[in-house]
Amino acid sequence: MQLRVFPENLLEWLALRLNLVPLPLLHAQVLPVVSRAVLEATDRGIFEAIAQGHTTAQAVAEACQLHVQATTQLLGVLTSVKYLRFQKGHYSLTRMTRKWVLRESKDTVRDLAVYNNRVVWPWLERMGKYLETGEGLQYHEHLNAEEWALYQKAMHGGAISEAGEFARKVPLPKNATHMLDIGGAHGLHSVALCRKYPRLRSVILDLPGAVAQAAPLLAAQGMGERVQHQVGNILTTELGESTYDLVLMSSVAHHLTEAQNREVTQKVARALRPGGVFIINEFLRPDPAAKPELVGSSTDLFFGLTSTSGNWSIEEIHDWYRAAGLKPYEVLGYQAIPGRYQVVGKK
Ligand SMILES: C[S@@+](CC[C@H](N)C(=O)[O-])C[C@H]1O[C@@H](n2cnc3c(N)ncnc32)[C@H](O)[C@@H]1O
Repeated sequence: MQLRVFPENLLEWLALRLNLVPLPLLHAQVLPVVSRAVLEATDRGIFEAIAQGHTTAQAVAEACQLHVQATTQLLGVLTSVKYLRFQKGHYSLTRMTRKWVLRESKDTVRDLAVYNNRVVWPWLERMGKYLETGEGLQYHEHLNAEEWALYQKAMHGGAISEAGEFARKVPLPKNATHMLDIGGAHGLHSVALCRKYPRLRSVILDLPGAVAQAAPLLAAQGMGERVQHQVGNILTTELGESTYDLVLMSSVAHHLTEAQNREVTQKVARALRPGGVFIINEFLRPDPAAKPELVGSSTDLFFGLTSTSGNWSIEEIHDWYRAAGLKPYEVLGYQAIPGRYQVVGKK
């Protein structure tokens, strides 16, 4: 996916072609403000207030207990980036906002925005230090209970949009009954698969802080004993032998070092039944020689900053598979999420 500036007329097109537009000002001045405006607006309930009929700047400010002039400025930014429409003094929500941001929508990513606003934004201050030292935050070691709760709700919000497509595409072995979901948190991937395959049960292995906060999210799915949490650290927990038909590790490899990922893959290979599959579900690091890709490259830097790791390439993951005796099998992209793939290995 690319971030592009679109000219609105011939003169602007020409100015862009002739390199007369200082595009770095967009990144240096405009985009940081847009990002923070969207996060604050989401966190402060601005969109819900408008949906409930508070459609003037004054009414939004009152409903959200904000300053009127500041709110008017915020609404201006949100209108420019098409979260809102403005007509005859009144604001309304666009389709994008109704579907992806409103708290009540089944597709909402609201909780991810709230987490990014409250917990992640201050981390970005550490970018300079990360660039100097290569040392990331290792945040799993430092979160407090409130931050764990925001993190788990955020991961739930982020996974809603992919769990359905994930379950449709997974090459599940025939007659599969046992699944392990490493770092599965809220469990949405396991739940989607278990709903599709009635004989399948899943164990979600995650850190204590995650399980404590994700338990209510999983309980709300009503899967009972078929999808259960197990507290554990994948780096120290033994997985047994020939136990699982499917092992999923979604958005965890980007927190681990190369050596740790190799070690985990070895454990998983032993824990798989013959014919079983291991799926690393991840954003992939784009090949620098290929066409640039924004989602893969920005998440790579972000995971470096937050976990001293980053995204991996298909070749690297295949190499872990081969070293552990698994056959690289399929690489399945997501239609709706650029840069994200299921990299499948088979025993
Ligand atoms: C980015 S979230 C991904 C959640 C979910 N798998 C998904 O794709 O939406 C990473 C999860 O991995 C868990 N995790 C991180 N390190 C872990 C470890 N060493 N062992 C087990 N779980 C771990 C975190 O607690 C968190 O719940």
